[in-house]
Amino acid sequence: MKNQDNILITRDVRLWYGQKEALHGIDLDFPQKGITALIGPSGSGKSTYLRALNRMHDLEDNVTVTGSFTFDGSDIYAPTTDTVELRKKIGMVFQQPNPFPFSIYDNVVFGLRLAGVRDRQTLDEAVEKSLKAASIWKEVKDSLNKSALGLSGGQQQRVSIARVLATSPELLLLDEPTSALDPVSSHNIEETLMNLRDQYAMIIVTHSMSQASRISDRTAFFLDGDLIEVDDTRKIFLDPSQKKTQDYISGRFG
Ligand SMILES: Nc1ncnc2c1ncn2[C@@H]1O[C@H](COP(=O)(O)OP(=O)(O)OP(=O)(O)O)[C@@H](O)[C@H]1O
Repeated sequence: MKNQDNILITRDVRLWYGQKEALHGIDLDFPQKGITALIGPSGSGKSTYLRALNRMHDLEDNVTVTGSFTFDGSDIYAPTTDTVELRKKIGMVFQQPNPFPFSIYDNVVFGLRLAGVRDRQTLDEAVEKSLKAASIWKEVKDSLNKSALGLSGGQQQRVSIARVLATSPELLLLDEPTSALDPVSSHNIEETLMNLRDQYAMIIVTHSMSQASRISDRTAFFLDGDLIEVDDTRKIFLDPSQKKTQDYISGRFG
């Protein structure tokens, strides 16, 4: 059944690397639109949880995932789920900008071509729309046939976002997308994400509490594989319910 309020509902999510349990039963839901930040100290399980959402752990040996993951009314881990289709709907942007060694144009249409789209006009329109949405169109519109590797790190990261947007995702997963970037590039990415918040659901793992407080609508605090608290970002930063959250955001550990 499709839930009107939440695009993704996860319940009792547990994950083991070999014998080691890294997530201890996470219940967390995400609304149809807006940015949720996942914060917490190193090793608390943020990336592990994020990667479970589009089945990235399928690519690793020795990882066991249990619990329920309902995305748009469907079970992400159903045996019948096509993971290529799933990752089009749940796109991922990584810490390091990761353009392919192709032109900017070919990078953006990569997923569409993989899906069999060949019509030049459709591809041209998708390139313009996605690069505009990723706030980089003006900078690259006259050099679409140049290599994406010639761009700055911040520009490469916005092209990575455009590449994900081109496949019309419903949910974007962002794993520390600005941590490898200089402050100006980070600011540009933050602006880009804020411009997209009305159109997409986004989940961002970040080590920067100032970033979480600047750009997210909701914040979830992870600690040692547990979800300690999730709430509106203002509430988490101004008046958290849990002492552990208060200690973390006031810099007492982590
Ligand atoms: N591939 C792996 N194999 C074994 N253990 C892992 C693997 N990846 C992560 N872990 C362990 O799982 C736990 C959670 O790690 P995870 O990377 O999800 O934390 P995190 O909160 O994202 O940390 P960081 O902020 O440093 O990225 C840690 O104890 C980590 O050592």
